[in-house]
Amino acid sequence: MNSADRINTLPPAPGDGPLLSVRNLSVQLKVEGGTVHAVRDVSWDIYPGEILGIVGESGSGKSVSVNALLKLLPSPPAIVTGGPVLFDGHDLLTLSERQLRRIRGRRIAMIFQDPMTSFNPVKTIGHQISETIRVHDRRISRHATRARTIELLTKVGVPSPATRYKQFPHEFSGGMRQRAMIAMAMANQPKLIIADEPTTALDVTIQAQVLEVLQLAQQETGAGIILITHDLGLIAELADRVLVMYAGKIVESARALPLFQQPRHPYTLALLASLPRIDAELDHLVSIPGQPPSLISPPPGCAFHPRCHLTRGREQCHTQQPDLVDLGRRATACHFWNEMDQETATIASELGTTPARRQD
Ligand SMILES: Nc1ncnc2c1ncn2[C@@H]1O[C@H](COP(=O)(O)OP(=O)(O)OP(=O)(O)O)[C@@H](O)[C@H]1O
Repeated sequence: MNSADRINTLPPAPGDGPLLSVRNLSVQLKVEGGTVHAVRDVSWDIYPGEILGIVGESGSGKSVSVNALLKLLPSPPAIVTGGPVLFDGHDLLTLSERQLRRIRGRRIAMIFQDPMTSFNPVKTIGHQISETIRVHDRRISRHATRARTIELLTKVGVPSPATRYKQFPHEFSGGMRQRAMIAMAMANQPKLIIADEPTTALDVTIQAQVLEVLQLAQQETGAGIILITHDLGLIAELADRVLVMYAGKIVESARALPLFQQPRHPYTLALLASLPRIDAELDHLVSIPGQPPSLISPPPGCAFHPRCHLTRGREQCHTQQPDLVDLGRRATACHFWNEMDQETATIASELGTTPARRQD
């Protein structure tokens, strides 16, 4: 068993195998001027009923790594290598488009950032949710489908659902559209829901409501949820476990609480330190210095080293790509992870906060 195989082998309930198991996945995108190494050899699992957060700055490979699993990558042509990606006894990477279509929307549902682009603007919301139900179950009557759709709209808190059933997407507010999108995702009792920046386009107050609906969808369906976001606040609120991505790789993986209390990678710490805090003075806010690297030619060694406090000119960070090291209940890809307690204490004292007790 190599280290990638052992990562995240912590089922929430003993005896449950992973719902989805991704091994050694890489994705390259051909663009003018080169090849973007968008995802670089990532391995992870999600377990039934779990909310797995994938977090990282823009461009770190969160969306591509998940969209590649379902062949949802638009142009440019993507080269997806590695695997297997096991779901329900199938390797998703080897399925035909037809076979994947049967899985998408029924066993795996997606919720995107902007439901306006996911809903068809010329069909009513009710029609579209009903269609999703009927596509996967032809025997169900129109009457029953309509009743089920109205029940779903009621569940996600869309008021006057019978009236709303007949309305078009543009007649819904952003928050209501996202509720309807969640209703559509729940329609076929999926095993897995992928939510890609589900609240980014919404006002803060509406965001909180939509998150509650997402949690409700999880409880109602029992599905595992992959929550893709750059918002650590959202992760803190919802996720059971977290993958932190940087430059196409997983740099840290842990349960949410230990990740927040004792990060084991300097990038995670930098993300946490850059979170706006209610009690912080403006001049206490820290932003991560520098920019993420170009994924056309990622830097040698650790991709984070040009922005990292821990590097301190050390040769190893410049030349040797760190493996994701299994630390038992979590994993990190930093040569000097065992210096993280000190690093966290230093940053905490700069920010005027107290470092948390160790919670590995
Ligand atoms: N259609 C595309 N054409 C060219 N490059 C792309 C395309 N889609 C993604 N990329 C590149 O692939 C890399 C990973 O992108 P990805 O969208 O997965 O990042 P992300 O972490 O989800 O960021 P965001 O939060 O901004 O969506 C980035 O370098 C991005 O520029």
